Amino acid sequence: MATIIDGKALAAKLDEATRKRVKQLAEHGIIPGLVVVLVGDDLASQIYVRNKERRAKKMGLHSIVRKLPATITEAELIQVIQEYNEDTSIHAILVQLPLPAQINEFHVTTAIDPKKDVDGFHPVNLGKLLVNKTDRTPIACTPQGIMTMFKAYHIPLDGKRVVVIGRSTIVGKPMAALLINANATVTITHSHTHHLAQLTREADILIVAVGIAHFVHATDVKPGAVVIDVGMDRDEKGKLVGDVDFTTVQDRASYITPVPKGVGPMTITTLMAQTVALAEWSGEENG
Ligand SMILES: Nc1nc(=O)c2c([nH]1)NC[C@@H]1CN(c3ccc(C(=O)N[C@@H](CCC(=O)O)C(=O)O)cc3)C=[N+]21
Repeated sequence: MATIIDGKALAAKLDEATRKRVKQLAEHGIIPGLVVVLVGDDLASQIYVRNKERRAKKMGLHSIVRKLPATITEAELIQVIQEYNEDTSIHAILVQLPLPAQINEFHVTTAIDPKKDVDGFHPVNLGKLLVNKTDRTPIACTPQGIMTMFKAYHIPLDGKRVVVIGRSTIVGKPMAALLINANATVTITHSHTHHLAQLTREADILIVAVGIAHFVHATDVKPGAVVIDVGMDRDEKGKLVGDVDFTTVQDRASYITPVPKGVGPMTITTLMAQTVALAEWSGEENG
């Protein structure tokens, strides 16, 4: 039976440390400010915004949600981003993805000031990650949160075979870069991969970010593997589930993350910590 990685408990512990940093900044008159820009509505995004708001309030952050209609033009959205680039009370800007079809995600992420890019999606920050220059660089919150889980559970990465299912800019690609920087041997797979199960069965660590409920079954997993589930799906009954068939894989893995209470809370914890870090870095530059 696998050890269940308790993302919720770990997140609560890490939030304590972040809260202390918020207090220290307050002594210097700085309140970390986070704006989440939400265009239209998407299920995962709604859960994210709700939980993020709750946590930001607990943490003592200045947190706002800017809701915009799904019909907004790209130029109008970029104008909103520029408004927050100029706003000195805001240290962190997050534009919820996915965006409606008429808006080019690259144009939007590139419009965010890299110093306020709390998601680490700006090409400058992605480039720094790729060349392993990660100090003072914001990094995509989900992959970074997963790295924090590995560390907290003493899961070694050096020399390990890691298979990542999913090649998105928000999870798969930054995840691969972080793992390579940690000396893992990384295989990125996706919807065009031939004989996927052959690859996943070789993985010491399997990270699943496809967005399809129960995509990974026990037979896809090497006995004793570490299984990380990034999925946020709905099952037939409308319940929130991951991409991994938890009940069967649980018997085969050594460690497994649940959904909910696994990767999701760690993403939010990392978002909070990175918002505070951006505020700290901006203070140092000015002072
Ligand atoms: N620019 C951008 N950055 C993101 O990081 C980003 C995004 N856009 N768009 C949407 C996805 C999704 N995402 C979630 C993070 C945490 C939970 C979360 O808190 N999950 C809880 C939810 C439990 C519940 O409340 O039902 C859990 O897993 O325990 C959910 C979803 C971040 N995303």
